Amino acid sequence: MLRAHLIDDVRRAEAAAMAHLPDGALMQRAAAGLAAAVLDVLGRAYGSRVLLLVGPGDNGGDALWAGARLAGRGVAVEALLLADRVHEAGLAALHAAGGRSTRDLDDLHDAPDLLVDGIVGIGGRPGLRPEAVAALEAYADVPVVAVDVPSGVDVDTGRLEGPHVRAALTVTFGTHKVAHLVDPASTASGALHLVDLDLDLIGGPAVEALQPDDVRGLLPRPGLDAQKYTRGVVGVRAGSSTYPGAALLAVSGANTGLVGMVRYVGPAHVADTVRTAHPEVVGAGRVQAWVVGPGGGDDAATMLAEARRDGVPVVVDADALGHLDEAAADWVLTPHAGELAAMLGAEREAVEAAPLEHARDAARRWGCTVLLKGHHTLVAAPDGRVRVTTTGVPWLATAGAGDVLAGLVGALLASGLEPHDAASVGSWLHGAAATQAAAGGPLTASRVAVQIPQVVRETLAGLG
Ligand SMILES: NC(=O)C1=CN([C@@H]2O[C@H](COP(=O)(O)OP(=O)(O)OC[C@H]3O[C@@H](n4cnc5c(N)ncnc54)[C@H](O)[C@@H]3O)[C@@H](O)[C@H]2O)[C@@H](O)CC1
Ligand SMILES: [K+]
Repeated sequence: MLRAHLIDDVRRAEAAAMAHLPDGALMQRAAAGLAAAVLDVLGRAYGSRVLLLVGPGDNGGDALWAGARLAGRGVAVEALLLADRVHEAGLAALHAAGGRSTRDLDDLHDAPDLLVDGIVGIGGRPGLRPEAVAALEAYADVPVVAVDVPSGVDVDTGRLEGPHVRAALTVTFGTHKVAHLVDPASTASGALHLVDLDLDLIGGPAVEALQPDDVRGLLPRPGLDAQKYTRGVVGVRAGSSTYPGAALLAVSGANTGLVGMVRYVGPAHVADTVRTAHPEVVGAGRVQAWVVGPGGGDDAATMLAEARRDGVPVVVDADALGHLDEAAADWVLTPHAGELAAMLGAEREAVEAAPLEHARDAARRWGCTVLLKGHHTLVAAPDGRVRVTTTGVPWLATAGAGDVLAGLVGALLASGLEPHDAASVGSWLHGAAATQAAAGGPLTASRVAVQIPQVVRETLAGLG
């Protein structure tokens, strides 16, 4: 599991570690990891030029000490000092290793190959000062390696307010931070590299992200004595005369072999289309979970009321979300930002600016799991736990992808997974299937569903 912690928890763990380590030991570990990561990006030391952007705190200290190490390896290192006072020992080390420093942007002539953003770390407030903005603008085409976090983002919430760094790579220390994983700040973090500081983090993670091993451990798999009914039966109530395709897509997400049987309940001519495409799908009967809403149109309220009567877990998606008055603890709601905004009486822009906060609010308000779709989909539990999905590609933002996801999450619920696991594993598989199916190019929702068994196969085999 990849975990992200809040600043306070990181500070507590760092203080505990520093109490029994020599002065500066943690910073040296951080700087060594940072210098190694920068060298990896540069590919060679001699002939490479690096510019450090150095702020007032220990984040700048990390950058300076790493700069000293890089200069020692033959990299031409310059530091632009963006504060009256910077980390003294770090600056002295940089000078001793042959690096240069200046406070004036005009002193710098040759464009560097790489910027190292040591402006602020976990002590930073959102936004950047004009001097930092000017330096970033002067080298707008140069890739940035961020130290700990891209400066200017709101580290604990993932909000973006005011100017901030856009990193190609963020080298972070001890544990991940919320802004690395949660939108919109995750889009400013680039690739992530964690330098282990051997910290003892006592507080639980603020958010976590499933990794292939976690998914492998959670995936349902049939025992030797499996029967179709014991593997779980999922029912889909979706589609209408206006949107028959949504039924097909939701069923294709449900019918990937992860449960013993899929039922479809809907208008007769839609059911015919569904069964033509998926001959193994049967009609009404007992299920262990319902998927309700995709393409439901005017029928969505009735679909939801009928599904509720069975007392089994329900995935509430799309049109059905507008008819939700109350939910049970084992339900999963799967809105996108616009739908969640309507559910909470908020503006869509507010949800997009702070998806973590809104997903948590919704999970508390309805007392059930809420899966908020986005670049990094969030799965929030009513007790505050949040998982974030880091699989997927932007091509996945395509019509019908949500219908497939709803069907898949329903199948996982029917197979017996807890709602938090069903939603987060479903979202992980959906993203991984999209990445595979897209293979660097465009994608349709139907292709995502077709790819799911292959992703499950590779994950079970430990190839993920
Ligand atoms: N605490 C530790 O043990 C370790 C800390 N490390 C580094 O130390 C960092 C935290 O250092 P600090 O606590 O000194 O804090 P920062 O280096 O994040 O900077 C805080 C300083 O920046 C100023 N500031 C705040 N927001 C600003 C903004 N938007 N623009 C300009 N200046 C701003 C503040 O007034 C304060 O002086 C971590 O992110 C990490 O990089 C690492 O060396 C590993 C060990
Ligand atoms: K930084």
